[in-house]
Amino acid sequence: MTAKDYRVSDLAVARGGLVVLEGVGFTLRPGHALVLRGPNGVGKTTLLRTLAGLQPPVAGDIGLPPEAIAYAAHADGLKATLSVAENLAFWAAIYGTDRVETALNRMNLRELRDRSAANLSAGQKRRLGLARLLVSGRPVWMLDEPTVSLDAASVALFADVVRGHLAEGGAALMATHIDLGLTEAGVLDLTPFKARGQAAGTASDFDEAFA
Ligand SMILES: Nc1ncnc2c1ncn2[C@@H]1O[C@H](COP(=O)(O)OP(=O)(O)OP(=O)(O)O)[C@@H](O)[C@H]1O
Repeated sequence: MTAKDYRVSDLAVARGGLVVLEGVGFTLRPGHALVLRGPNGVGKTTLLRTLAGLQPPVAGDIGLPPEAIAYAAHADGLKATLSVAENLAFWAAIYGTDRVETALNRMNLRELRDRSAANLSAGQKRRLGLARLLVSGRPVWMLDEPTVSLDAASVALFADVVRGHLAEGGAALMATHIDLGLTEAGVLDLTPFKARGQAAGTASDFDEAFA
C-alpha cells in the first residue's frame, strides 16, 4: 500500500483561537499504529483535525499528504435517507474505489445493506461510519474515539480490521481510551506538548468555520 514513513515535526495546533499543543513531533510508519494519549481537553481531536487538513497548523511540518488520509471523526457523516450499501457507494464514488463489498463484508454489514442509515442503531451507525475507511483505500487512517457505541464483539471486529489494514502496509493514528489489543501499537502522550494557551493569530477564524 505504502512504503513511506510519515514525519510530523514541531507542530503547533490551535482551537478556538488558542494554541493547545506545540512542538509535537512523531513518525508514523507503514504497518504501525500510534495511539494518542492525554487527558480530556489536551488536544487529541485538534491534532487529528489539523493533520487531516480540516484546519491549518499554527506552525510546523505535516509530512502527510491529505490524499493519503482517511479521517473518522466523532460524527459518522452518514446520509440518513440512503441505505447502508448506498452510503458506501457514495463514498466509493468520492474516493474512486470499488471496495463497497469488501467494506460490507469486513464490517459485518452485509445483512444490513438495504436498511436506511436512519434506521440503524448507534453501534451499527458507527460500524458503517468506520466502513468508510475500508472504502477509501487510503493508507493512513486517523481515528477519533473509533469504538464509541460499539459492543465488545464490534470492538474486536474493528481491531481485526485495523490489524488487517496494518498488515497490508497501512498506518493508523488514533485517539482512544479503549485498549484495542494492538500489541504492536506505539503510544504518543501529548501531555508534554501542552501549550500555555497563547493566541493563535489568524488561524482562529478558519478554525471556527469548521468547528
Ligand atoms: N470550538 C471550540 N472553541 C473553543 N475551544 C475549543 C473548541 N473545541 C475545543 N476547544 C478546546 O480546545 C481544547 C482541545 O480540545 P480537544 O477536543 O482537541 O481535546 P481532546 O484531547 O480531544 O479531548 P477529549 O479527550 O475530551 O476528547 C480543549 O481545551 C477544548 O475545551
